[in-house]
Amino acid sequence: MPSKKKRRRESERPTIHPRNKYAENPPDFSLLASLYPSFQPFVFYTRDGLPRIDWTDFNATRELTRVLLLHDHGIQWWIPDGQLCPTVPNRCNYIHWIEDLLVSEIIAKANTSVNNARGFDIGTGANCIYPLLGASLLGWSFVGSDITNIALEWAAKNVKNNPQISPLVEIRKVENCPHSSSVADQHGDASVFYESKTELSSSMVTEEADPLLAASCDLHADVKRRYQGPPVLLGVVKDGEKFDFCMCNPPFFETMEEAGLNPKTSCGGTPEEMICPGGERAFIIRIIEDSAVLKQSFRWYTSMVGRKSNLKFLISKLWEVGVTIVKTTEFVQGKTCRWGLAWSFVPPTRKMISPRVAQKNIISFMLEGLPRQFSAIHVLQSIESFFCTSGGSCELNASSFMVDIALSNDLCNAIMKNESQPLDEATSCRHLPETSNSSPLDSLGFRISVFQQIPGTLLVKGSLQNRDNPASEKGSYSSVYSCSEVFHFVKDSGNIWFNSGYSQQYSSFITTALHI
Ligand SMILES: C[S@@+](CC[C@H](N)C(=O)[O-])C[C@H]1O[C@@H](n2cnc3c(N)ncnc32)[C@H](O)[C@@H]1O
Repeated sequence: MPSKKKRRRESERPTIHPRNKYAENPPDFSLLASLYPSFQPFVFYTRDGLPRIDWTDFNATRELTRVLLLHDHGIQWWIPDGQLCPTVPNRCNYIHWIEDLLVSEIIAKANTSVNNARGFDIGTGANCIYPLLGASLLGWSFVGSDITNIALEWAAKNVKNNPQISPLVEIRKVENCPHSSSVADQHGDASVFYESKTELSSSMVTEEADPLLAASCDLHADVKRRYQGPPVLLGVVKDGEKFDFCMCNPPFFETMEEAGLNPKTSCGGTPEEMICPGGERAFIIRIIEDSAVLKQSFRWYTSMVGRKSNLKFLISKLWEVGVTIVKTTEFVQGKTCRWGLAWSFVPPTRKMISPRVAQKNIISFMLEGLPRQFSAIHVLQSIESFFCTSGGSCELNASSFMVDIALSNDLCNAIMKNESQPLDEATSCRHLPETSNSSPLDSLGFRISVFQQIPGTLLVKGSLQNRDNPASEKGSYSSVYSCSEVFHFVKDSGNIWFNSGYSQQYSSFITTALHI
């Protein structure tokens, strides 16, 4: 029996995106069966009179997807037997999460509105689900790529059969590069169209690798588990093309046996759809490698991740290749959990803090996916170093993992506007008087505590210290506002700092963050 704590954690899990059409109104099988006679034979009723379908029956899940797409989205859709059948509510979650990223101000806004967003769906499949949903729900345009004849043929049919959105979607064949080998090559499946059957030796991959990448990161450490298939983004994206985002539901598994491990559902899926040597980790590393070359050709790169252990690994790879931001989310559907991973090379903007947030005097955030050797004390030291060299007063308490900081209001404003002059650390760092729990009246006092949750994940907490003093009271809004700005600043800059290497000063990263 799951523990109370675990049950509580499960009940707190987000299950469906709040804007998902099915968040308030889950699919009503009875209604659908009454409206669509072809769906009727698949619906049965429990003793309690609840309508159900047999999730292990491919025909039932495919018919459900067909009627949901038709009923709720006006989309005509079909896939041949055995192809991967998507669950519509689940796929909508990913679309809405991308929408959240696009409307957020984490990175500089695009010139075009979110309604005109252009996406790239890596491995769109015969079902072409993401372009169909993205175009019909939000008016987005898409390039959907794939490698198999059957996927390309059916994706194109699914687009053509929906003239209301067909101008928005291009289905693009991934041309096999001469040195690439396919899943089919390695699994002997004849349904893949690659002309070239060249086996790729590991030495060839090294030669093919972009020298920039080879120098900047060690993504090729595990040769055997490396992706050895056809191109993913590089070689598929055309010169000069720009996209707001890419998305991908990658082949999650390394073997078909592994793919068939969930006997409770039948969503179909051929070897090309479900597996790739090295599994999703290898496939997503290839997306990361390609993104490190294509950089700002995409505003956001995203992928689904099937395993939490891979998520952590991939996040640390992302920092190695110099991304400016990483975001994750959890997609929960029934008992299945997937993660969304997003990253960008566009410099992050400073957050605009809403008055509601600004009035809080405690702000906390997580720094995740850091190299394991970076501990709480490293973060504290660099925060201390930054504020000291900017002219603030600091007191680092290493045993309780906190640093108390006092900044004059003027200095605080100067730091936020990037006008502070870094001082020589040895001569400039003033320490707070021992008795000083509150700071001088014209200054802002705050405490930053850092706690290690697990190696690579730190919780950073900032709290305003002199909220009750009369000076703060007088200008309380601006003091608290400045304070929360500073915390957000530390947060945004922290990621850049880790990304760029421990040896550099925190201040230079903050400067970088402000120069966008
Ligand atoms: C798990 S399926 C996802 C299908 C669909 N997007 C979905 O969510 O149901 C993975 C797809 O990626 C395709 N694929 C594999 N390698 C690829 C590559 N290098 N470029 C483009 N597509 C690829 C497979 O053919 C398959 O259709």
